[in-house]
Amino acid sequence: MDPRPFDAILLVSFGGPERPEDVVPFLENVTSGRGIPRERLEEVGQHYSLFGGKSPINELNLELLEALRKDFADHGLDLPIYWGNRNWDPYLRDAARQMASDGVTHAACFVTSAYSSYSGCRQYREDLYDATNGLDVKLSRLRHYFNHPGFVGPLTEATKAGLEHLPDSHVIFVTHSIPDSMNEASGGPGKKAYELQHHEVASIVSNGAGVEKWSLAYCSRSGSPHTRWLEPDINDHLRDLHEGGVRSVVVVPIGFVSDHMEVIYDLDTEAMATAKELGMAFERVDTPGTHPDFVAMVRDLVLERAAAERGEPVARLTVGDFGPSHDRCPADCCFNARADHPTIA
Ligand SMILES: CC1=C(CCC(=O)O)c2cc3nc(cc4[nH]c(cc5[nH]c(cc1n2)c(C)c5CCC(=O)O)c(CCC(=O)O)c4C)C(CCC(=O)O)=C3C
Ligand SMILES: [Fe+2]
Repeated sequence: MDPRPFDAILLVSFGGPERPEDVVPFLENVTSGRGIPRERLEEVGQHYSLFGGKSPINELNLELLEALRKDFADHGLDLPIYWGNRNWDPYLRDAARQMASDGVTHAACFVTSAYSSYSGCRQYREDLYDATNGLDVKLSRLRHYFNHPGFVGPLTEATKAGLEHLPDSHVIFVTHSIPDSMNEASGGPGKKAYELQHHEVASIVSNGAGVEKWSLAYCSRSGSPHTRWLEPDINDHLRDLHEGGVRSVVVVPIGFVSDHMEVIYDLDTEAMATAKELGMAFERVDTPGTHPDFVAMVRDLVLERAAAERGEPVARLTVGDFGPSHDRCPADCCFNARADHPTIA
């Protein structure tokens, strides 16, 4: 249990509104300078209104924090855990200031996004650069964990449970859509790491859960209708499957670590209504959340990276064919052509 050189952990997440008055300023934070049409913002504002103006994400992160603190204590790992968000209180900048005043020198950052993309990788590294700019705190972002057993294991278990409820269903793996251009740049120019990593996770989970018929679909498309985003949209895909004779689907939200708004609105509300309208049976399975294996994965990633930082040999757990993702992103990883911003790593 040697965490050196780390003397803290930082949980890095997206943030979400707490009350109705927060929704508009939150959406402004998320979309400033990103060219999202007004109609789309109004529509997304309504999704939050449907849930009382409150996102589930902050409470879910508090649950994860509590589970991490317990897991660390149970395993004799004595590291303080801080929490900061990109778009809502508690902000990353405040967490970084707190760490600096507590005397933290080097924190390992666990990001609640498992895959490579500008939104899930580089933008967080930009945020972390800004948060610690001028402060004497070093941050290291832990590697992408899409193919870690602590992530795919709980998803495989959940998929099996879903198929027990609805046997012989077609399995739809779902993730957040992103612009084609963002996919192209993810992992490096032309690498399409976002799409490939999701295919890898879908195939690992399918093998593990004995799934026969599966596909990958996307939710939460935003942006201008004139830009291309990854398809098919889950609702269009349900219609296509229905036309092909499918009457029962199990939906596996591999793009989300817990039940974010995209899961409870875009899947549990909107996609479920589409399935109902078509007369299809529909079951959405659990996200990793605070599954003990997912929580233990964070500890494993911290200790793995700590050993690597000390120059010691490390065992890096992965499942499937891809091998472990890099500790430090290359300079052109997940680059956003619209804005060149300094990043950590
Ligand atoms: C890849 C990806 C993830 C997964 C990785 C990760 O987890 O980070 C993710 C997560 C999330 N996205 C979230 C919310 C929003 N995302 C938006 C907008 C966008 N997301 C994008 C991509 C992603 N987003 C993109 C390319 C845009 C277009 C604007 C831009 O280019 O940046 C908008 C604006 C309205 C709209 O445009 O839909 C909102 C409100 C929440 C909080 C949910 C909650 O409250 O529970 C979470 C966890
Ligand atoms: Fe998003």
